[in-house]
Parts: sequence; C-alpha cells; structure tokens
Amino acid sequence: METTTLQWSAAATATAAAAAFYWFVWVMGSAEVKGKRAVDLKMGSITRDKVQDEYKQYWSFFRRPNETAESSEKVPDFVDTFYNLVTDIYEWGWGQSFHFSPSLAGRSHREATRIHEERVVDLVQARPGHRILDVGCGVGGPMRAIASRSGSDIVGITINEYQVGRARAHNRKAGLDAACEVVCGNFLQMPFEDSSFDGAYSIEATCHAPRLEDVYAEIYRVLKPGAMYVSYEWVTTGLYRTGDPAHVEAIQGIERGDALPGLRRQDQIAGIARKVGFEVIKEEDLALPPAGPWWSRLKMGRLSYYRNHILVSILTILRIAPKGVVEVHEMLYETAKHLTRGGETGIFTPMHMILCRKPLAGGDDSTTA
Ligand SMILES: C=C(CC[C@@H](C)[C@H]1CC[C@H]2C3=CC[C@H]4[C@H](C)[C@@H](O)CC[C@]4(C)[C@H]3CC[C@]12C)C(C)C
Ligand SMILES: C[S@@+](CC[C@H](N)C(=O)[O-])C[C@H]1O[C@@H](n2cnc3c(N)ncnc32)[C@H](O)[C@@H]1O
Repeated sequence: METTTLQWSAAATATAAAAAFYWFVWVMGSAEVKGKRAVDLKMGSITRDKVQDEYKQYWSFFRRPNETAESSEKVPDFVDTFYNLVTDIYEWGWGQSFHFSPSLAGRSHREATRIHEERVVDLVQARPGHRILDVGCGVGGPMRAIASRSGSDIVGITINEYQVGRARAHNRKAGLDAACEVVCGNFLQMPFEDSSFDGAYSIEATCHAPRLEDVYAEIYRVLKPGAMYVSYEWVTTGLYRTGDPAHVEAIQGIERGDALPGLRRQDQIAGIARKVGFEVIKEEDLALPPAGPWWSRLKMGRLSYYRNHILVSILTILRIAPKGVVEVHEMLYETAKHLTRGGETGIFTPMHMILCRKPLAGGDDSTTA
C-alpha cells in the first residue's frame, strides 16, 4: 500500500475513533432527561479527593441494620452524604424526579412520572394562592410539575445543600423561580412557623426518617387546621416474611443502597399518622393492579447500566470523574437489583399512599382548608 493511502486510512480510523468516543461520552452518556452529562458528574458538595472516603464512611454506616438511639441521630448527616454521592448520577441516569411511578400502557416514563406527581394536586386540593410544602424535595422535579399544574406556591425543603443549588437552577430555567422556593434544612426540625402551610406532600422522602412520627409531627405542626397532607411511603407489604432469607436480603439491600434507617411495615403508617393528630382520609398502595409494574423501568435499564459502568470507569481513568464514582455506581446497580426483586415478589412498595388532614380547631373535621 502506498504511504499516502496508509496515512489516509490511519487518519480516517482516528477520526472514527474520536467520533465514537464523543458519541459514547457526550451523546449516549448524556442525561436521559435534560442537562446532566457523564462528564459533569461532580458528587455534590464533596471535594474530589474526599469522594472515595465519604463513600466508605457511608457504606460502613448503612451496611448493616443499626437501631441504637445514637446511630439514629447520625442518620440525617449520612443521608446528606448519600445525596452528595448520588444526586448527579440520579439526574444523569433517571432525570429530575427522584422517585418511581406505576408504568402506564402507551405512556413514556416521563409522562407516567408527571401523572404520578400531578395526582398530588387533587389530593391536597392545591389551588392558586395556596402555599404548599414539599417535604424532601430533591432537585425539584415534582415541585415544578405541581406548581405548574396547580398555580400554587411551593416551598421545598431538602437536607442536601447541593440539591438546593440544582433545584434553584432548574426552577430558574423553567421560569418557575417565583412560584418555587427551596430551603436547605432538616425535615425533623423545619425552619417554618406553626400553621403556615395550606397543604403538604412528601414523595419517597420520609422513609429516610429514623422515626416516622417525628417527621409527621413536624408536618402536622406547620400545616393550617383543615389542610391536607399526602405521602408516598416506602414500606414492606404483608407478603414480607422476616424468616425468609431471600426476602431479608432484598429488603436489607434496599435499605443499605438507599440510605434508609429501616423500612416500616405498610400496616404501621396510618397508626403513626393518627398518633401525631392527623385524621386519615385514605390509604392505597398505588403499585397494585391495574397499575403497571413500577420496577419495569429498572429492568429495562440493564444495558444502559453496563454502558454507564464503562463510561464512569473511563472517565475516572481520565480523571474527569473523581475516584469513588465507580464504587457508588456499582452500589446503585446492586440496589436496582434488590429493588426489582422487592417489586417482583411484592414484598415491597415505594408508593404506599396515605392522605391525611389536620383537623379543624374545635374538632369540626367536616370541611377542608
Ligand atoms: C426514593 C429513592 C430513590 C429512588 C430512585 C430514584 C433510585 C433508586 C435506585 C436508583 C438507580 C439505580 C441504578 C442506577 C444505574 C446503575 C445508573 O447507571 C443510572 C442511575 C440508576 C438507574 C439509579 C437512578 C435512581 C434510582 C432508580 C430512595 C433513595 C429513597
Ligand atoms: C428520594 S429523594 C426524593 C426527592 C423528591 N421528593 C422527588 O421525588 O424527586 C429524598 C429526598 O429527601 C430528602 N431528605 C432526606 N432526609 C431528609 C431530612 N432529614 N431533612 C430534609 N430532607 C431530607 C433528601 O435530601 C432528598 O431530597
């Protein structure tokens, strides 16, 4: 072969390789929904050199069930660390709404997510002029959907400072920053006045509280009498057998990979709500048929997890992503398997819906706010 032909084919091969790499990292590796790309994986407010250490500390705390009062006090700090580690990966691989939803025939994941969020508007009776609290708001996917649909003002609270920045940036970009406010704080001691909200909701967030009564009591305190509260709770169902090792493995796998101090049983939730003073209007497991399986989205993602694993490994070698990202990604992959098993066996649901009302002063519960 002539030298020029060789040079041409070498150049063509190099261009094709560069194009493939670009496509793999920036196109395939871009967020499924809006914005976050693999090259932007930062690991929250943790400095690059601390990611691996923080991950190890997180893992040794949540690795095994731990129920002492002393360890309960540490939970919010470790939950904060958890969200520093996972927020960018969640946004990159899942989108701006950090929760599950029933799959709906003929609808995309994005549509199903939005429908699940908009359900909250009717349940809490959110209207223009109302001030509604989002307990554990993440980067604000649900908040934006609920503000747009209802015309209410939403105030979200999250313990993770990095999420506050992400949520505010998304709110600005969506032109919703006047309607959506985001506060950094602990939902166990909220920086809000008594009786200052017309409604409240929590989507897959209160499962991080060591004692559900503590967060429910705080929500009760800040609601106006007559106001509604709805929560989508992560719980074990009546099918869970503590004597079955396969069940226990799945549930403990869910707990340690999702920063949970211990899943509660489905039949405990209403009692806890009543104990803090709420009237329970309705309870329903939104995962039950006719709802389509919420875990199908996790199963369909298998191929992209492998691609993502290769991608984060390459980015770590190139020092674009901080050391430790591969371990965090691996943990999430394992967690996805436990969640899928929990869904398939029916021993776990992430969408046990409970609708409550704070009674009107004087005990007249007949009307709402
Ligand atoms: C409510 C909570 C979070 C629920 C879900 C939003 C997340 C639970 C598990 C997460 C994921 C698992 C696998 C990841 C995959 C390996 C990666 O390549 C891309 C992101 C994942 C799909 C990631 C996305 C978010 C979850 C589905 C808890 C914390 C209470
Ligand atoms: C799985 S995410 C769900 C976020 C959001 N509800 C959504 O559906 O997109 C759980 C959220 O709860 C927040 N959270 C957990 N424990 C908290 C605490 N003690 N105080 C405030 N927020 C907390 C996390 O920071 C995170 O934003």
